Amino acid sequence: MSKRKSVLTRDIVSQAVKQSFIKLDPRIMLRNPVMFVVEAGFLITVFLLFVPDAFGVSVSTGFNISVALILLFTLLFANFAEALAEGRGKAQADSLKKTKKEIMANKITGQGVKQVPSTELRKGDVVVVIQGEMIPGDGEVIEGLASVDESAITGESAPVIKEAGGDFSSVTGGTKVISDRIKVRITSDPGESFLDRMISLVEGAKRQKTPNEIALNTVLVSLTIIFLLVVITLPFYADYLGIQLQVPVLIALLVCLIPTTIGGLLSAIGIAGMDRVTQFNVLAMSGKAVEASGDINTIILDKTGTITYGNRMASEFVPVGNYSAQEVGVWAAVSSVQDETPEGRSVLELLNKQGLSFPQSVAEGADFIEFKAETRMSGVDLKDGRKVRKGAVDAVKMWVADQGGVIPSGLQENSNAIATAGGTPLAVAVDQTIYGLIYLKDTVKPGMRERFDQMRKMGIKTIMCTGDNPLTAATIAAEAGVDAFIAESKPEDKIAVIRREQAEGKLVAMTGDGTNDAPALAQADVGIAMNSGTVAAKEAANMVDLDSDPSKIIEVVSIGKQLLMTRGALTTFSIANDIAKYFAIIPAMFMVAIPEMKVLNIMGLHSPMSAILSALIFNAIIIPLLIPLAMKGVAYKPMSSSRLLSRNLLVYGLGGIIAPFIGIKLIDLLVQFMV
Ligand SMILES: Nc1ncnc2c1ncn2[C@@H]1O[C@H](COP(=O)(O)OP(=O)(O)OP(=O)(O)O)[C@@H](O)[C@H]1O
Ligand SMILES: [K+]
Ligand SMILES: [Mg+2]
Repeated sequence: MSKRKSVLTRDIVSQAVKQSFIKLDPRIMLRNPVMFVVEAGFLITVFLLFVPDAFGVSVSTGFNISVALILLFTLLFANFAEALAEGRGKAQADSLKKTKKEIMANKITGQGVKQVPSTELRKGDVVVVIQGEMIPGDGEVIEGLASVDESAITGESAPVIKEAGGDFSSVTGGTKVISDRIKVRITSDPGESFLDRMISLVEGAKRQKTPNEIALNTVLVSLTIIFLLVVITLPFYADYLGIQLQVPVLIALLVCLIPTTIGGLLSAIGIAGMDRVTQFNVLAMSGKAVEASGDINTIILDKTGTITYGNRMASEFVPVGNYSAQEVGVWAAVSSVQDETPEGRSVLELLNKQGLSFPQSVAEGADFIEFKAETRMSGVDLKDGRKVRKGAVDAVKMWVADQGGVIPSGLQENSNAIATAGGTPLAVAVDQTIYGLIYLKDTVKPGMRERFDQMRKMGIKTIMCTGDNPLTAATIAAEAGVDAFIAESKPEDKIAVIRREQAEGKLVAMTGDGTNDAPALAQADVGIAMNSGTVAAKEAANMVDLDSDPSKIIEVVSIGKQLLMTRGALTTFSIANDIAKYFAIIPAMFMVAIPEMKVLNIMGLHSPMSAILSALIFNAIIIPLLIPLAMKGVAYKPMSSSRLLSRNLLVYGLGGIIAPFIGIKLIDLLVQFMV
């Protein structure tokens, strides 16, 4: 699996520094209410520099300047965190934009082929792309077969085969045809292509806060309001005690108490999570999908093209009854003359390879019966009235029985033998007669078992859903090591499985590549389409795996969990921190008037002023210190969520209480020489 590198270049860092200042604009800051309160505090302290006694008692100019400066840096640090996270995406977007050149397309019109700029192509247009040319837009191959270099998009240099019909028909604009010639129907209007979406995604242009983020933000804002009320009413109590509290001191107290650490890092955590998914060559259409993947309980996978390579190839014609392999081959081929699926074409290839053929006149003028996931059959209705079908054995059996035909002995036995070997048997029939079977072979992608074992450790159940027969399904399920499988499932059955799991309160992920998977991909909480798959599958999904490696869902789930954990850990840390600051500042504020407060000065800080400044400085520098953690995410190992939770509470809760005691004390040791 390829991993995109995402490094912090000097350019990204210097851009982020610039952005930190631009983001000081109060209109931008308003989006983050916690930091907006800090900015208001900063502006008030600046104002007090010019009008020191505006609110009565004043503080020393030195103290006032210090508070103002520390608040400014608190804001800059928070902005820097966000800008840094955004910067990586922007850099990626820039390199993608280079891929997006305007090229000439060979558009098929009423008057033949016409050269038009790719930007003029609309949904539904048909173009021809030949060897050496760039594919001018996203689309579906409707004729032909070609190998395509998709490295511009996937980073993977090995060419991939794209062909009409079946699950490998989608092509992406900006990729290059390196052999043969294909006809492509364009499926997206200008500005809405895959590349366009990818650019705006990594740029974060369309980034919306996720429901989780909004909920956490609400909590943070509520906390801020509570502390604001506390700090505003404090002077009245102090007055009652005969103590005069200065405004910069109150602002310092407020800023220390409100959750600035998590408030400053929250959006960076979200952006970095999306970025980490992209580094694994998975495009997440929303942050919500990334988060949801962190809570996934069940994963539904389709078999062909997802767990297996999906190049189901005819490898043998197996006769039943008194028929010969040659007869099976000929009728199988007749049923496949117009079948554009890889299965269909492989039947014709096998017949060719065996040196056999059939008179072309037989199929002339025949009506083509396209393969459908619902019928699980394909074939032709010949001009002379005979109907030829091939398809899933149970489907063909039913079709033959419906016409009053008999099921030959030996059919089940032979089909079972193919299925137990992991192959897919297709029965071949003409009207009431079943001639035999086509043996379709497919291979399980390597490393699946280990990956499914890992998912089990994460507490995730894996279910393989396939349109194939129960025996083949059982063999492949055992070989790949999934927890359960469902065979002979139609598109609606895949949805039903997902709904059933969801009804039990589970969060469900689905991976698939076919058009028949599209409804299920849309129904799932997290739908991951293989990039090799059809346009419909990719459009229904909320993630696309550019490497078409279904086991990568492990990385996606890990990143999702990491994202949720990082946010939880830093929230715990942030709030636990405030407790220590409380001990630093409150005694300091009242110590002069109430000497008994001294017992609370457990940190033995130098003076009230140094205590307040030290707490405020700690509050500011903890933000940049935690940026690496926010960007990289807290370490994640597969284990149960309850163990994870208790471990996190211990590390970040306890750490959050202890760290500031040490930090503030150390800073105080330095600050005492300055005040
Ligand atoms: N071109 C074809 N003509 C006739 N029958 C086919 C053809 N392709 C597949 N079948 C039969 O239809 C069944 C369902 O195929 P389909 O591609 O819908 O499976 P699926 O639901 O996507 O499951 P999976 O991809 O997991 O195997 C196959 O198992 C096979 O028996
Ligand atoms: K704080
Ligand atoms: Mg499929």
